[in-house]
Formats: sequence, structure tokens, C-alpha cells
Amino acid sequence: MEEGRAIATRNRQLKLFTNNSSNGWFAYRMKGWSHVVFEHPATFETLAMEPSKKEEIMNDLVKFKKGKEYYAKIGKAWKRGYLLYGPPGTGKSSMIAAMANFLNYDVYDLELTSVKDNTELRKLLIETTGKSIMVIEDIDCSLDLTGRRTKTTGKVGDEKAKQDTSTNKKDKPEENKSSHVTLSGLLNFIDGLWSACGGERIIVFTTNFVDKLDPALIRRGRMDKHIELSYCCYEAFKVLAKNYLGVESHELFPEIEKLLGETNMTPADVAENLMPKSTDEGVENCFNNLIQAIEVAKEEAKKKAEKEAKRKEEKEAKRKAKEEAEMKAEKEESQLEAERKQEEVDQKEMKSNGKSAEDTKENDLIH
Ligand SMILES: Nc1ncnc2c1ncn2[C@@H]1O[C@H](COP(=O)(O)OP(=O)(O)OP(=O)(O)O)[C@@H](O)[C@H]1O
Repeated sequence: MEEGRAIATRNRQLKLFTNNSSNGWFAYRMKGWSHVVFEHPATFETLAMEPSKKEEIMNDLVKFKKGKEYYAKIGKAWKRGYLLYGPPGTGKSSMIAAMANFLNYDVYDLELTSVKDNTELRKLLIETTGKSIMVIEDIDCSLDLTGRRTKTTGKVGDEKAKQDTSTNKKDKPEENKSSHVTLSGLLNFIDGLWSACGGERIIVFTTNFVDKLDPALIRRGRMDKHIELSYCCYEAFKVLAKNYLGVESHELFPEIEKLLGETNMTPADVAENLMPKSTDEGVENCFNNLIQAIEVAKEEAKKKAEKEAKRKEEKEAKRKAKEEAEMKAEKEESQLEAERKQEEVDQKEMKSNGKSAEDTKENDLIH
């Protein structure tokens, strides 16, 4: 019976939920979430990254999935947070899909900018089910979450928290759009309500700029595991070569390994270049296309670095010239001041000399 249940779970159709905007004509008639069948083909096998890192993440997920009793024993909600960070095209979305397929979990893709306020966020949260991954992509762009937390109780719907957001809006009118979701609301959402909802939940935040995030948002306990997705290394390339061309070794591999060690290229770009452009394009051609593309990228990076170095040099030269001009002006100023003082002294001396000469004259006349 257990096994039958396991098979049923394995075969169940996964769903991808997205939250509906609460603005617009028919918003009042819509439910919080809409869903489609989730059919993303990415798996951990197709994911291009270092095998040891991949293994570590898979083990972490397995431990979580089997951890019901453990979480109950330690008195913590059965949830786990992941922060995926790295440049665009390094596989953050692919990783989420691989996680969902691996765990057989539904995905809730939460678009924060469409959420009107903390109350609505709360409603959305309550509507989600267990065995799911909640995804908030590009968290740094979704809201102004950086270091502007309110010092309120942080309760969902907190009035002060709302005011805090409206101040943000004043500062940066282009941000936040119509959303009044605050960082404190979101933090509360992760820690409190969502934890209380029970059962097997994963939350994933993604960002291209990890340094921009408020540390409170990504501290361990909220985001238990930080995973960096980075530029394509040789190991990742080998996964892509196997996926895209069915090739596990080739005489061009050493050259590609050397080039990838010298240049930053995303797995997305590597994959794009490996893909045959026509049905009769051979493996060697595809690898040569990639080599060419990496060489172009390398050249561009070199030019960019040179340009940057030149810009820095010019900036430094300007700074020095300004500093020198200021020093020169200061020197001239103090020289002028010294001359002015000397003139004053001379004049005083002249005056007193003239006076004593007159006195001598007068004295001579008396005698
Ligand atoms: N690590 C990877 N393994 C396998 N395929 C990858 C990887 N990274 C990127 N790709 C390929 O590039 C495409 C774009 O990648 P993906 O959307 O996962 O990147 P991302 O990091 O989420 O980008 P963004 O930050 O722009 O959302 C994917 O459809 C996939 O084909």
C-alpha cells in the first residue's frame, strides 16, 4: 500500500501556480492562484554544474524530504529555504525545475509586484498546499527590500509597515509599483504563518545581486542553503556536451577546457553555441562554434578590461591633477598671505622709523 502510494505520488502531474494580479476589471472574480501543468524538462542530470555541488544539493533535498520526524523532534516547521544566486543564464530557473521534478513538488511562482499588500500576501500563502516549492524570483527587483526594514512588530498587515513602504515610494517613485508588500511582511510570512501552515514546504529566492539583499532576509534559518550558480566550468560543459550532442569525450575538449578556464561564459551561452544549427551539422562543427564564441567572448572581456583600466587611469589622473591644482592654489594663497603680512610689518616699521626720526629732529631743536 505504501509502495502504491509512492508510485501514485511519483506519477502525479505537477502543477505550476502563478498568483493573479489583484488589480484590473475581473480581479474580484479571480482566485489568488492560477495553475497550468508543470512540464519543465530540467532534471539534476541535465543541470550543468560541478558534480560534487550537485550531489550536495540532492542529498540536502533528500534529507529534507525524509525529515518529517526529525523536524517534529527538534520542534521546527518542516520547511527549508534556498537562496540561488548568480549572473543571468547560469541556471537558477533550471535548478528550481530540477528540484521540483526531483521532489515531485508543485511550484508556486510568487510575483511579488502583483501582490497588493501584506494582507493579500497572507491570503495567497494560506491558499498554498504542502509538498510545494514557493519561488520568488529576482527578489532584489521585486521590491525595495534592501535595508529599509521597519522597526515595527512586523505583523502582516502592519499599518506602520505600510507607511514605511509609502516612504520608500516617495524616495523611489519608479519602484514598488502598486505593491504595498513590505520586507517585514515578507519576513513574517516566511517565519510565522507559512511555518504554521505545516507540511513539506520549500522556499526559493533567486537573485543576480546577492550583495544587494538585506542580510535579515537571507540569514540562515530563513535561507538555510545559499547556492551560487556561476559561469560554465569544464565539468558543467561536459554535462552540456552530453545533453546536447551525446558526446562524452572529444579531441577538442582540452582546448575548450583551457578556454573556459580563461573566460567567463554562462552555461546558457555555452548551450546555445553547442546546439546544432541544422540537422546535418556535425559534432566537431558545434565544438568549433563554441571555441570561436569563447574566443570572441575572451577578446571582448579583454577589451572591456582594458577600457575599464583606462577609465580608472583617467579618473586617477584627473583626481591627481585636481589635487595638485588645489595644493598649488593653497601654496599661492599662503604665499600671498605671507607677503601681505610682511608688507604690514614693513609699513609699521617704516612708520615707527619715520616717527623716531622726527623725534630726533625735535630733540635736536630743543637742545
Ligand atoms: N546550469 C545549467 N545547466 C543546464 N542548462 C542551463 C544552465 N544554465 C543555463 N542553462 C540553459 O540556459 C537557459 C537559461 O537558463 P536559466 O533560465 O535557468 O538561467 P537563470 O540563471 O535562471 O537566468 P535569469 O537570471 O536570467 O533568470 C535554460 O533554458 C537552459 O537551457
